[in-house]
Amino acid sequence: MFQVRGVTKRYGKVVANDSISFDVKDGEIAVLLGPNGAGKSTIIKCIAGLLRFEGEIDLCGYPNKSLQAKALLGYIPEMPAVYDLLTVGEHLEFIARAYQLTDWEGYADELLSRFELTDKKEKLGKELSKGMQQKVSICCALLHRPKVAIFDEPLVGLDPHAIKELKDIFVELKQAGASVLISTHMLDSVEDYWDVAHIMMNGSFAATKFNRPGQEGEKTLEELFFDITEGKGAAQ
Ligand SMILES: Nc1ncnc2c1ncn2[C@@H]1O[C@H](COP(=O)(O)OP(=O)(O)OP(=O)(O)O)[C@@H](O)[C@H]1O
Repeated sequence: MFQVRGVTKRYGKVVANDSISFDVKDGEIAVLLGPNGAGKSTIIKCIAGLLRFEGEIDLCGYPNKSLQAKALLGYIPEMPAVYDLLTVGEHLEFIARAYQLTDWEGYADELLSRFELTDKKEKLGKELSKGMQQKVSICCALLHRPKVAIFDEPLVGLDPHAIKELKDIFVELKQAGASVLISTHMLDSVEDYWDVAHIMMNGSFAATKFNRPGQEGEKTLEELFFDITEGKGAAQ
């Protein structure tokens, strides 16, 4: 599980995250929704240990910037950052060495096959399309079987096959007991599998909705989203 406690992040005078607190439990999929500039990427980068912030973030009980926490984390950034001069296969080998993995080749091949990258294994990072780079970034983040997986707009730029594979992977991570956080603008893309959704506005959570049976009469996630982001209030 991971815990975010009172996280505030300022960029100069802009308060991008305003004392945010939430948990994602083992085997739970949380989604972060919100309009452009709401602060989704900022909280994700704070969790990933890429930004300085006020507050506390623990991954499986370890401070998020500790080596133990980093070893448990899989982070898929909004913009894939691949190495120009490493091949796809070398990217995975690099990750395997960094995490000191053993017996990783079979899983690496499985991931490449699922994302239709097997025949791209010898291609250099700089020779890949944006979507292919995104798929390499996903394979690299999953290779060490993270206990905490955070995805920033992961579906943007992926083809339909990769979107389907990635949605299956979200569910597999959940079944394996990982804590999963996904930021997205695509409300319909999360419909099937989310457990809890946080709607962000101006650096805070404007509403949190749990996905549980017997919610007749309650607003759908989409209705709640538009009520909040288009100024009708009514958090649920
Ligand atoms: N490096 C930066 N320097 C200054 N301000 C920043 C920086 N990064 C983000 N911001 C500001 O912080 C706020 C939150 O931005 P953030 O990228 O977290 O939003 P977001 O919800 O991820 O948006 P989007 O959906 O467009 O990706 C915005 O007001 C943005 O302008």
